[in-house]
Parts: sequence; structure tokens; C-alpha cells
Amino acid sequence: MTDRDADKRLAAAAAVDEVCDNMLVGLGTGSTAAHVIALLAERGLTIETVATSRASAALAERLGLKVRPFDAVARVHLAIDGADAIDADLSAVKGAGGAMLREKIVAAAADRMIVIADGSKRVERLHDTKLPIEILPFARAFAVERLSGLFEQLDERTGYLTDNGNIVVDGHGWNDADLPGLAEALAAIPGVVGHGLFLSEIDAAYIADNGVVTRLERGRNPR
Ligand SMILES: O=C[C@H](O)[C@H](O)[C@H](O)COP(=O)(O)O
Repeated sequence: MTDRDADKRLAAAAAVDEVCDNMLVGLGTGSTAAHVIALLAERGLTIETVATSRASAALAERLGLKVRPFDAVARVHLAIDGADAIDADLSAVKGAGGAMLREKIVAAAADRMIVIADGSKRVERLHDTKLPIEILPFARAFAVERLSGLFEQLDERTGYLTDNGNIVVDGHGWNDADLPGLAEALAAIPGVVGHGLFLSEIDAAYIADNGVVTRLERGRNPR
């Protein structure tokens, strides 16, 4: 295990310590969230889960966790997920793995949403991180044209479809001076069905850096 991977597992373990019997837990997607799934399976708690991607559902089921279909679930007790970048306000960019739409829905359904990450994800500002945008294939050209006013460069992921059957365009060179304004502008484009800006969903974060775990709670963090 690399140092970075060890940090991911440490952050995951800190979040898993918040999981109790009888909880319905939202499972995130990605290499850090995979540690959560493995640790939950190891701990043998009496829990049920919902997954934010087919990959996480498959991993969880393979390791023996009970995974409920999310389409019949309105509320989750705790969601635990990774991030591509997170700042001191607990605003984050997610979606390098293309799962941001389902991740945001499960995060919104959760009483508490925790991000787990290694120290490389902690940033002063988010704008250096590519911002993934999920687009209905029907709207591809139209949405990209509308997005071009918000980004210096847009790269479509070739040959890739999300679990929802949509395309993903990664936006580079964006202005983070008004994050709520940007989120609003993205949501206002017909055909854009999701994006990786998480501004209000995250309640806490466990960031592990060289073996030391720091907990951040919304509204209570020094800059
Ligand atoms: O779509 C992917 C998710 O938002 C991931 O949670 C995020 O990309 C972080 O993944 P990782 O833990 O592999 O860096």
C-alpha cells in the first residue's frame, strides 16, 4: 500500500467509526470510498447500504454488504464519499469517476455527509481542479456551446457514458469567485443533468495527511 493509499484508508476508518448498527449508509464511489466499503464489510455491523454507482454496489455486494436499490429510498442516515478537491468551507469538486450526479442525490438524501480524502485533495481554491459536467447526449452540442462561456476549455470524455447513460464533459479554466453563481448557471442549462460542484451537501471531512487525520466540520474550520 502506498502512503497515499494508507492515508485514504485512515480517513475512511475515521468516517466508518461514525457508523452504528441499524444505519442506512450511502456508499460513495472511487478509490477512497472503496476503503469504506471494505472496512464496513470487515466490521460486520448490522447495516444496510445504498450505492452511488454500479461499481460500488458490485464491490459492496461482493464483500457481503446488503445494498438496497436507491429508487425506493428517500432518506439515508450517513453518506461517506471521496472528493477530487475540497476547501476549508467544505465546498468540493467531485466526479473524476463520473459518479457525481448519483453522489449528489445520495448526499442530499443523507442526514450527514462526510467526505474522506488524502491530503492531496485539500486545496485553498477549487478552480485548478477540472469540473465534470454530466450532459444528456441529446443536448451535447447545445450544452457545450452554452458552457463555453463559463470555461476556457471543455473536454468530452470519449467513449464514456455514466451509469445514467449520459456523457461527461470536463471543464477547465473556470472562475471560482462566485461558486453559487456558477452552480446556478450550470443548473440553468437545459440538458445539463449534473455537475461536480458540491457547495452545501458536505457536513464534515476527514483528511489524512502522512498518517495524521484532521476532522473538518461545516462552519467550524480555521482557514
Ligand atoms: O465520480 C467519482 C467521485 O466523485 C469520487 O468520489 C472522486 O472522484 C474521488 O475519487 P478517489 O477517491 O478515487 O480519488
